[in-house]
Amino acid sequence: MARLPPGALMQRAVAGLVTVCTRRILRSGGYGARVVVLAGAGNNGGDALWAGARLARRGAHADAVLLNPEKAHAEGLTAFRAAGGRVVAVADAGEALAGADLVLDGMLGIGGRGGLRGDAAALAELLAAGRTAGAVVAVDLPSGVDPDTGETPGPHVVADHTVTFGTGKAALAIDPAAAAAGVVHHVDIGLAPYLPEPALTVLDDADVAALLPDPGRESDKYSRGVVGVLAGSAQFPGAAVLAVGGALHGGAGMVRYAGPDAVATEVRQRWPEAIAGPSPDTVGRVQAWTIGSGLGDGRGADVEAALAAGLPVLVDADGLRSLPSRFDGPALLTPHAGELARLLDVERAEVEARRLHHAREAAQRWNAVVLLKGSTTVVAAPDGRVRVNPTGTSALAAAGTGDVLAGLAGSLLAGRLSPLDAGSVAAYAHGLAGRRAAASAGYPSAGDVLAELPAVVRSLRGAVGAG
Ligand SMILES: NC(=O)C1=CN([C@@H]2O[C@H](COP(=O)(O)OP(=O)(O)OC[C@H]3O[C@@H](n4cnc5c(N)ncnc54)[C@H](OP(=O)(O)O)[C@@H]3O)[C@@H](O)[C@H]2O)[C@@H](O)CC1
Ligand SMILES: [K+]
Repeated sequence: MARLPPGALMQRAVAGLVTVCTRRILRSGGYGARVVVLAGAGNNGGDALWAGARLARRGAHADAVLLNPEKAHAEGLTAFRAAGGRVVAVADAGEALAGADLVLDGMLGIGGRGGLRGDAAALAELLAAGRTAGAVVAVDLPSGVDPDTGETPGPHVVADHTVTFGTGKAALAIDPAAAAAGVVHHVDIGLAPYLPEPALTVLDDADVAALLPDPGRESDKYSRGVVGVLAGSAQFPGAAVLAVGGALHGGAGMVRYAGPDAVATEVRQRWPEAIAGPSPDTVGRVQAWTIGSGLGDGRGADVEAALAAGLPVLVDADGLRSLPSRFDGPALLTPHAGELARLLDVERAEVEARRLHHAREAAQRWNAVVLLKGSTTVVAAPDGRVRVNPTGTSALAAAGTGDVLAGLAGSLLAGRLSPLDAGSVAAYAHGLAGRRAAASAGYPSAGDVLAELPAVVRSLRGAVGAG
């Protein structure tokens, strides 16, 4: 802002916002459309009023509801009125919304804290109650969500689209806030050279392709890494089969399975290439361990033996019940919200409401990377770095998909990826596999997801050149 004439950044933002509205949302390009602007007292309201003014100049009928008329953005309001826009009282907002084609939510942006209050909360409620047939477009963020955490501390807008400026925000990546954003459109306003290191990142295909281990020409099975899998039980033999399957698709040169004979027999029937032995001590050398999927009770000694090896470890599911107080070496924990709640001794609903907070807290406490599975998978490292997975899909909410993920990520650990990279790459590929499986199977099983992994890895590798 210091380097540009006053208002220049806002005009860039507004131009992007209007372009999205006229090209992507309003079929008429704006002419004749009925637009309602909900404007708060800050610059977020300024953006919305300026956008309303530009749409009015294109022939839209624009009404504005001002939350705080004395403090409304002065230049924005002047421009809005000069373009023929009409200010309506909060009491008449319901009527205006009922006839709207487009609602611009400019009540609160990145300056908002603590959920909506008063009239703002009442307007959000009208929108939630379906009192408009128009598209609800959030300016920068759905008003009322917490910008930096993805939490929804109180009433907030639920939008069909969000047009966001300058850079992504945690609220647009992490549920429950992200679920309120609808389709997210990014508008570049030239901030990139001035932004600090991001607090969290979202990988894309090219990032993931660059991180995937590349089996070079000289690689043999040992140099590609050997992963040990301590998973499954007489009660849950399928977990072992799925975890070993995931591990076989993560680039490791060999998979060693440690578990009871009856389970090992099932594993070898499905995956003849896996080596098996009864316990972590006897199965042979590995470069990383995947521990826990379907392990059941009473295997604490095996878990301790695997942890005692001092190798990079992934701990999932039942293994999470035998954690040391703190890890000294590379470690990746993969709880779902219920498991993380148990670890931190809080309610599951609290973890789901504050995913970033709780993943970070556990990462600090155990000195381990924590991959919190769920609607938006968050991967938090003890040094504060965070990655949020963008490929999640409800198709992965099926029994056994976590076992596949654990095997896959453990295999990447054996391939010498750091726990942060192994967790975020595995989550990304696993999400893509879930989407592909859903496209062909409708309601895919964990086996369907596993079966799509080779095609996902192949297509990501193709992205290296493209990226
Ligand atoms: N940064 C940039 O480069 C650019 C930023 N741009 C835009 O500016 C936006 C940020 O603007 P901002 O900083 O003025 O804050 P904003 O979100 O409008 O809210 C502040 C107002 O809300 C009020 N308020 C607070 N909490 C509340 C609550 N719970 N419930 C109700 N009211 C509450 C608070 O009132 P107060 O509490 O101070 O009385 C204050 O009046 C950003 O999101 C983007 O849209 C673009 O133009 C491009 C360039
Ligand atoms: K907003």
